[in-house]
Amino acid sequence: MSVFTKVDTEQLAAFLTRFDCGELVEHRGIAAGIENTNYFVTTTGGRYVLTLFENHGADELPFFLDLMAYLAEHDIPTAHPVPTRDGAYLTELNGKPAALVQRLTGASLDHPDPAACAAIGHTLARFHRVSTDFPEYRAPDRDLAWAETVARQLHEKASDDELALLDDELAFQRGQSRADLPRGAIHADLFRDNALFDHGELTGIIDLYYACTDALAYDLAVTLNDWCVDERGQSRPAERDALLAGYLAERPLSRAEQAAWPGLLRAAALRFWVSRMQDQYFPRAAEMTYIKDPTPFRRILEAHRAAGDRTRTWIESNQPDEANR
Ligand SMILES: Nc1ncnc2c1ncn2[C@@H]1O[C@H](COP(=O)(O)OP(=O)(O)OP(=O)(O)O)[C@@H](O)[C@H]1O
Ligand SMILES: N[C@@H](CCO)C(=O)O
Repeated sequence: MSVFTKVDTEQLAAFLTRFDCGELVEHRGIAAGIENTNYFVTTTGGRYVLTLFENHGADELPFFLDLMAYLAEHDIPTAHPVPTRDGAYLTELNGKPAALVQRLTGASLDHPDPAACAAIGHTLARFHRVSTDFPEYRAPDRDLAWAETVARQLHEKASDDELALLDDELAFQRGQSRADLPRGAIHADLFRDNALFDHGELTGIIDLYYACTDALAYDLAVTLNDWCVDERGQSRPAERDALLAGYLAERPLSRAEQAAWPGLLRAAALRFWVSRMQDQYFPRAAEMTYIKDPTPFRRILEAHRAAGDRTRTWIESNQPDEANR
C-alpha cells in the first residue's frame, strides 16, 4: 500500500485553495508505488495526482518537477506540475514536501508488444533530444560508487556465488568510462510500470524521481533491460528490435555510444540487481513488504556478460546510414 501519510478532505480542500485548479470533488489513495504517498484528486477544474514525498529532501525535488514541466512543454508525454498561485511547483502538506501534477490517462502494460516497445523507444529518443538542453544538474545517485558501497554491505548477507559475480562485474565497470558519451537529464528508471498507454497510444512517462544527469545511452540500456526481457531474464528479440529501431530512428547513437553499449547494458542490469538485493537483504520499513525479485536482473547481467561484444553488433548494423559515416 502506498498511502503513508493520510490526507483528509478538509486538509485537502484547504490545500487546493493555494492553486488555481477549482474545488475538491473527491480524492482517493493510489495503491501502486512504494516510494511516495499518491492520491488521485478530482476538482471542479480537472483531474490531478497529489504526491507527498516520503524519502526525498526538499532540495532535490525542484530538479524533478522542473524537468517534468520542461519535458511536457517540449511535447514529451509527462505530467506537468501545477503551480501554486505564487508560481511554485513544490509546496508542503502534512509536514511533507508535496506537489500536484496533471493526471494522465492510460495504464501501464505488463507485456508490451513490439508496437508499444517501438513507441517507448521513439519517445525516449525524443526525451533525450530535448533533455540535453535542460539547464539543471543532478548527480546520479545510483552510480558505481553507490553500487560499491552496497556491495560492501552485502558481503555479510549475499551468497558466495552472488558476491563473486558482483565483485567481478564491479571490477569490469571500474574500467568503463562515460566521459565521451552525450549526456543530459535521463529518466533512469523507465520501467514498464512507469509508462502509461491508452488505446495503444503512449500517454505518459511518470515517476521521474530517479532522474539525474548522466549518459543518454545508459538510460536506453535501463529501458531495454526491462521492456524486452522475459521473467527468466531471456531477451525478447522482436521487442528489442522494435525498441531500438524506434529509438535509433529518432536519435542515432554516436560511435562512442556504440562502443560503450555492451558495458552500459551490463551497468544497467547491475544497478537494479544491486538495488533489489539491497531491498531483499536490508528491507526498509513497512513500505518494503513488497520486494521485487533480484534474480531476473542477475540473469540479465549474466546474459549480457556471456554475449560480450555481440550486443554491439545489432546497434552498429542498425544505425541510420549517416551515423556510421
Ligand atoms: N501523473 C499521473 N497520471 C496518472 N497516474 C499516475 C500519475 N502519477 C502516478 N500515477 C499512478 O500512481 C501510481 C504510483 O505512482 P509512482 O510510480 O510515481 O509511485 P511511487 O511510489 O512514487 O514510485 P515507485 O514506482 O518507485 O514505487 C502509478 O503506478 C500510476 O498508476
Ligand atoms: N524500477 C525499480 C524499482 C524502482 O526504482 C525496480 O524494478 O527494481
